[in-house]
Amino acid sequence: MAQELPSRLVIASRESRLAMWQAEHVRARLSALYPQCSVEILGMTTRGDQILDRTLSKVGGKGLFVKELEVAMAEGRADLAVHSLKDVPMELPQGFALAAVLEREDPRDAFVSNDYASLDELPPGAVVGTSSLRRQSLIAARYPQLVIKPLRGNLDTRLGKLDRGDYAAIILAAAGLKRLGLPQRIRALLEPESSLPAAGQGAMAIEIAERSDGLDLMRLLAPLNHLATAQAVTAERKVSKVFGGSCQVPLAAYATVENGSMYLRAMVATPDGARMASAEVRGDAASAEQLGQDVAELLRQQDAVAILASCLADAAAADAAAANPQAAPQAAPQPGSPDDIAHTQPGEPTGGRSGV
Ligand SMILES: NCc1[nH]cc(CCC(=O)O)c1CC(=O)O
Repeated sequence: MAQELPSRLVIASRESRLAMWQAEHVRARLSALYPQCSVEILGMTTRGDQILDRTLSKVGGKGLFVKELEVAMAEGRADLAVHSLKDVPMELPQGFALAAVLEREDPRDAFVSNDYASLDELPPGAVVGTSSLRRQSLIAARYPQLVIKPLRGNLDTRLGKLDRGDYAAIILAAAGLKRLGLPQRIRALLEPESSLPAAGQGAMAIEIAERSDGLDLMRLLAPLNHLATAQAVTAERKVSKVFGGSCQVPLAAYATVENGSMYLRAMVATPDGARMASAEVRGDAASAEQLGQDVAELLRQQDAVAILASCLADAAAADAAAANPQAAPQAAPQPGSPDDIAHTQPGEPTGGRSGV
């Protein structure tokens, strides 16, 4: 064990405040575990961070936030990368693997506003900011009188847009606000019953690359893995994998694990919230993948196939409008269709887009 420990470990991270907080968290934990090892952070601006003003699908989709970090690992400039699991594509490229999933922070969505205490208080016509198709769809279904507008950028940017008065309220992941020391910005937490979280929301993951020097990073990082969280997100990501990549579909998947038993809920919907399929399963947490598969199958038995087809048609229309705005001026501003992460092209096999 002792001779296996390298003298130095480098963590690749995006440079947003949240990403850096997460990398620092992992750095501190590794330093405590391996005090003789110097653990450093390599901050990087990814293409995904640079391209926030337009649809990302044209240049590679959601994986853009992850790709540069993977290149750094492949080139030996970094040993591991820390990600918000929600931003990690369902299928990693050949040669990369998730080595650990850390214990989950609050998985819930948070209602943030300077003027209102909850979604229920918002007057008709009030503008709510979110670029997640999942959040858009869930809000539209319950509050058809509200207006949903896209909201992009990192957490600080989004809060800035709220404070500037561009929105009456915005919806953000509670985990990000808590990690950044901004829990006081949360006016209300949306419970899973009304706002089922995205697959992996609130969980951090450590990604590593296969390496030729024989260093067993998987084993070094294993103490950071939180079994119940890892099992939960395995099931959630399986649901996303089954539906992801086929179209831009609002999708939620959330599992809890207690004493080895899993309770998994999932939902797919149309972006306007008009059609929605929900399903849940319970079972042995050790069979996480199978439970994910099972809940996806239950969704398919409902309206999921029609919902997927309708999302696909919407996405194609939005793409056509974006490609030729003169020809189709009405179709362009699909409410909330630009996501905070990316648009995966319909049919694109990246599995990147999943209603974050
Ligand atoms: N969409 C981007 C993103 N990726 C991870 C988080 C928050 C932290 C997490 O869910 O782990 C956020 C912000 C948000 O959704 O509001």
